[in-house]
Amino acid sequence: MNPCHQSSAFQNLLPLYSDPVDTEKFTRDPVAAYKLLRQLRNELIYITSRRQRALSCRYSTGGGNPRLMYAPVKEEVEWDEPRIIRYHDIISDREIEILKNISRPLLSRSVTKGGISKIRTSQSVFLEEGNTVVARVNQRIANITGLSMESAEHLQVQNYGIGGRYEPHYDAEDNENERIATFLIYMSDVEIGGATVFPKVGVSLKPKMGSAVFWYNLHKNGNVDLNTEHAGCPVLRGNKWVANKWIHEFGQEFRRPCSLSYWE
Ligand SMILES: O=C(O)CCC(=O)C(=O)O
Ligand SMILES: [Fe+2]
Repeated sequence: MNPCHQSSAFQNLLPLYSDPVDTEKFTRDPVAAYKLLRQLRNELIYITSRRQRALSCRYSTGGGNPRLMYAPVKEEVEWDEPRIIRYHDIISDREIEILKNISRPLLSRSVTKGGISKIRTSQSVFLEEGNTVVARVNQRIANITGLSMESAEHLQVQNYGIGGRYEPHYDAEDNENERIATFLIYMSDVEIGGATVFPKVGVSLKPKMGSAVFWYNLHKNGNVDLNTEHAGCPVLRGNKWVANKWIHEFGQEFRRPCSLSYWE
């Protein structure tokens, strides 16, 4: 057996290779196998460095929003396609404490499509705008994203205990006025586990208290972006708190204009 062909590097890189690979041939021909291994490595380095160049961080005023001119937000691009942005320090410890305190007595087992969910083992509650902290957080999300909150859902607070998870799912389906985007605020760190992962693209976002992640679930042409499938990994040690704002399509016509292109 060709040792190169057996090596784990070779086995790991093989699926990334775009052309069909004649594995029989490489088993017989060690030189060809080494050449392919080198080529695969080069391709991987190219993809990684191209990606890394796109992953940047900066201060953002939400495209010149006057409310953010004097207090720009720290924006970090976590992934390029789909574009996933992390905003750091967008909610204070005090605001988090208040949101948790209002939510605690109201939490109940999370549901999906009307029933107690087996794929989503957390407790949750939707918070209405009556509370000033909730209203302030909603306004901040509007400032940062530049999107209208007109048709958004109420802020949903979710708590996961040990083993709590949310299995892979899409936030949006193919209905009218779908969830165009998700703004997910981390209201705790998690000691072990609890990452938000995008299995189709291989992204893992570690909860960091006070930060939030944002992505569009829909392409500009209205189709669901299939790469936005995501999950909340089981919490292994600690406790996970998040607040979710699901932003819908209606009201975004001029803020995120539609595209007629099949591709975007
Ligand atoms: O908890 C997470 O990390 C993900 C939560 C989520 O995807 C959701 O609530 O829709
Ligand atoms: Fe989700």
